[in-house]
Amino acid sequence: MENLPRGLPAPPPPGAAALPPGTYAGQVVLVTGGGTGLGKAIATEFARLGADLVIASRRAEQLEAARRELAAVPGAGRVAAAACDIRDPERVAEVFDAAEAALGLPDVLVNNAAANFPSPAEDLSPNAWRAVVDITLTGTWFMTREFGRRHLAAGTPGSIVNIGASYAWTGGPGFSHSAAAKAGVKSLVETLAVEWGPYGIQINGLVPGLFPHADMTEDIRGGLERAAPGARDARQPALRVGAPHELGWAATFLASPYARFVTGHTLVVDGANWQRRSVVAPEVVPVREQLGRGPFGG
Ligand SMILES: CCCCCCCC(=O)SCCNC(=O)CCNC(=O)[C@H](O)C(C)(C)COP(=O)(O)OP(=O)(O)OC[C@H]1O[C@@H](n2cnc3c(N)ncnc32)[C@H](O)[C@@H]1OP(=O)(O)O
Ligand SMILES: NC(=O)c1ccc[n+]([C@@H]2O[C@H](COP(=O)([O-])OP(=O)(O)OC[C@H]3O[C@@H](n4cnc5c(N)ncnc54)[C@H](OP(=O)(O)O)[C@@H]3O)[C@@H](O)[C@H]2O)c1
Repeated sequence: MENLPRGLPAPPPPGAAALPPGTYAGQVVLVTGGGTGLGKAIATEFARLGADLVIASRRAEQLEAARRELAAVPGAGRVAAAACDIRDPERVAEVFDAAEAALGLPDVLVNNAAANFPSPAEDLSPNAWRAVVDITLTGTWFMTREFGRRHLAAGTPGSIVNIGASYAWTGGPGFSHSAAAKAGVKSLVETLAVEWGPYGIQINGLVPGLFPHADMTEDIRGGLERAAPGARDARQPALRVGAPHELGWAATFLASPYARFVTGHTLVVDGANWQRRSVVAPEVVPVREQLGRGPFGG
């Protein structure tokens, strides 16, 4: 047979579960940004395994539509939705109060909500920087703090999964705010795994590579013509993009009893795209040019 590069094989289709049925039965899983995109894909896999779910983000209408979809997933437990801006620590506490009253203290927290848009660093206003860092890093911290304090007080174990980005390691030209925030999120994983491990609280990071989905903001979708989940993409070593349910499987594994000794780790699910280097590097194109911006101050 001719040895042509075919890329990494496609995963099993959506609907297949990576863990035994009922792995999360009786467990409450809180997913921020669980009403759209990758957060919804992650919530779907927890639902398939029997979890009770809380999804939290700002837009109530979209959350309610997602809540109904998630409740219809075969095997799903109860599903609640809570409108919340994770930048507001008081509202975050109220969401935990409501979750505890309705379903019980969440056993698993998935910090998936984030904010991002491409921009040359020098064009960012102070408020633009703040919006991205406050949502992506500080919001993640407010959720994590609330989850940790409640489990420490109750003496119960818990598991946290923080969704990251590979530019936490590499820097992210065109995304200085988001890359700095995601580096902070990765650092929290490493710090808190040690601080809270003795109390039974596990925390890991999960980094998606390119996972296109219908909810992507226009800014992020950009020139992505290769936008179908799992579509062929000659620009990646895998020769394809990720399918959102593959990320969901990884999240359900990291928070499961089968990964109890895994903590402080960040798992990258990106077909090795972040490690890609060319033998001969392509010419440098300044970020302003890549984003079609004219000269600074011009
Ligand atoms: C290699 C790895 C790749 C990794 C890719 C990672 C992919 C992701 O992170 S995807 C997640 C993307 N999803 C989202 O961003 C959804 C949520 N986003 C949002 O709500 C908005 O985009 C966001 C971030 C502006 C936050 O909203 P909000 O707090 O309501 O901010 P808002 O008041 O509208 O704007 C705040 C400031 O940002 C500025 N701003 C908003 N959009 C832009 C933009 N596109 N360019 C420059 N500035 C902007 C505003 O002008 C404002 O600043 P100022 O007051 O000085 O005018
Ligand atoms: N898609 C990719 O290829 C990719 C690659 C690398 C990393 N990621 C990471 O994956 C995660 C999910 O991204 P996505 O692609 O699924 O993007 P998305 O659909 O835009 O999801 C972002 C979610 O966060 C919520 N959110 C934003 N600001 C919030 C706030 N202040 N308070 C509460 N919720 C807020 C949004 O809901 P509201 O607007 O209603 O609040 C939305 O549900 C993010 O952490 C992102 O950085 C994605």
